[in-house]
Amino acid sequence: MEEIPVKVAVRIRPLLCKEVLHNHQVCVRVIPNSQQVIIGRDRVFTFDFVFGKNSTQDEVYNTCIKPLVLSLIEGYNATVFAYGQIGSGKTYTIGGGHIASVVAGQKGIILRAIQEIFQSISEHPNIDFNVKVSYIEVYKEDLRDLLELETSMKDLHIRKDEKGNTVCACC
Ligand SMILES: Nc1ncnc2c1ncn2[C@@H]1O[C@H](COP(=O)(O)OP(=O)(O)OP(=O)(O)O)[C@@H](O)[C@H]1O
Repeated sequence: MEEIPVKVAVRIRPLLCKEVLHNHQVCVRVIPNSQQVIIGRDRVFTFDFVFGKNSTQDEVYNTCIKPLVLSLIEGYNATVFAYGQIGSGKTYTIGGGHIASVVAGQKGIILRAIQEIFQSISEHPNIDFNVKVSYIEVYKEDLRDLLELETSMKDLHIRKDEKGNTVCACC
């Protein structure tokens, strides 16, 4: 069977303290030993990966992300993005926090991927690697460069360059 290049993982976050205090109820459950969740009483949805409320950052990274990072070293392209409503846990999972302020077990995908990439590079001394980083916030129709304070308020646009590469350019 042909392998589908896009995989979808769903992660359920635990209730926050304030939600427990307000007596909010969990409305989604993982069906044990399956990649399915039930919303409400009987609405079942199937995903490529399902992570319950007790899942760890380690588990998410090792299951879904590590294979992609390792394939980068082999020359493949990979994209990971988090999608979900406000407060659903995108930032927690992607982990944009400062490396010094996050305890080891809670490090998210970005920090783990960076460590893995440089670890792999150090294990391949005979290959020349070129690492570039950009950090762009997309909010509604607006883009903001989070690494470039001077241009952060300028007009950024995504377009193709003459070689067909997708670039983020400042106008
Ligand atoms: N898996 C998790 N385990 C424990 N706490 C979590 C988990 N996921 C999210 N949280 C907590 O839930 C809250 C909301 O998460 P987060 O800020 O990551 O959501 P978000 O989707 O990025 O929200 P926004 O769209 O507003 O940026 C935070 O306090 C975060 O620490």
